[in-house]
Amino acid sequence: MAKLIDGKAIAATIREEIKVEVRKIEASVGKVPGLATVLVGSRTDSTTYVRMKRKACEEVGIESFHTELPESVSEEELLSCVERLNADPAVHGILVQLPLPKHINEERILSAISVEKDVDGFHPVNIGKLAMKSRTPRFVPCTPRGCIELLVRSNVSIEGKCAVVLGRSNIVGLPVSLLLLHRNATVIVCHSKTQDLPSVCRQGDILIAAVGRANMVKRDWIKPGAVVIDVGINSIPDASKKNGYRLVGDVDFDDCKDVCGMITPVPGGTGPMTIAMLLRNCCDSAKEAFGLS
Ligand SMILES: Nc1nc2c(c(=O)[nH]1)N[C@@H](CN(C=O)c1ccc(C(=O)N[C@@H](CCC(=O)O)C(=O)O)cc1)CN2
Repeated sequence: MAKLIDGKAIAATIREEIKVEVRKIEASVGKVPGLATVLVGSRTDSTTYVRMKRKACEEVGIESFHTELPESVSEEELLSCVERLNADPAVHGILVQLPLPKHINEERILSAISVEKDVDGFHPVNIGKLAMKSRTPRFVPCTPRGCIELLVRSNVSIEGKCAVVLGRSNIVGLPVSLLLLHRNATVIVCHSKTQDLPSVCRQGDILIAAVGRANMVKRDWIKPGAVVIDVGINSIPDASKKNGYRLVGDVDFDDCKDVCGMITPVPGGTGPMTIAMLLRNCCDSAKEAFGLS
């Protein structure tokens, strides 16, 4: 059986570190970091994630400011909400929960968030800087940053390794491949149009699965001993569960657990790290605003 990379435990450690930092910030300037969360509509998953983010803020002492807008909100109304939060000095980070309803231009909204408060790291300027070797983005997207943190805190060396990233989304696949490249991995990005996905994935000393398809990766896709980071969070029907479903990753855990060297579980892998990294980004943003960094 592979060694389990316990994202829940690592995220808890990071949250404790942030809690200490927030106390120090308060002792030094008499203010705490503030995170604004914006939820549009009432998707069950988005509502759950925003609730988890606000609870995590409360636990570490970050103040959260919550705005809920109806599914029918216009792009202009959402933009003016973002403008209001940009101008609010108590807000150091702005998080607009994704996905947004179809009638709203996501890119326009994300571009309107102040680069200095873009704790999700989705602003084109932050993404653009991430793509440039010589530039440092103000913020790195939370899930990709969490993947790297999991590797580092599990003593996995990245330099010189072949890292295969399955998936090319703006939120995970693309940024995580850039982060791996900056750490001197040889990076292969593969996707739905890649020919012979199993043999491409099998090249990876590190495999990051971020494709959003339940249990897609099987044991013959994995190089023996590889480190597998499963970013997928997919719900599948399960009659034995009270709510009728359970969460699984993009990797078929039971099929793969004996072939890889290390693996993240779902739930309890990259999900908790996404929230820990959001707190990290928000705390860093406040420190910069207070002149403490
Ligand atoms: N503005 C953003 N929107 C979205 C992001 C994001 O980073 N910023 N990422 C995802 C969803 N997401 C955060 O928003 C997220 C997903 C999952 C988890 C998590 O902790 N999952 C748990 C299981 C939770 C459950 O039981 O339902 C786990 O994996 O253990 C946290 C955050 C899309 N949108």
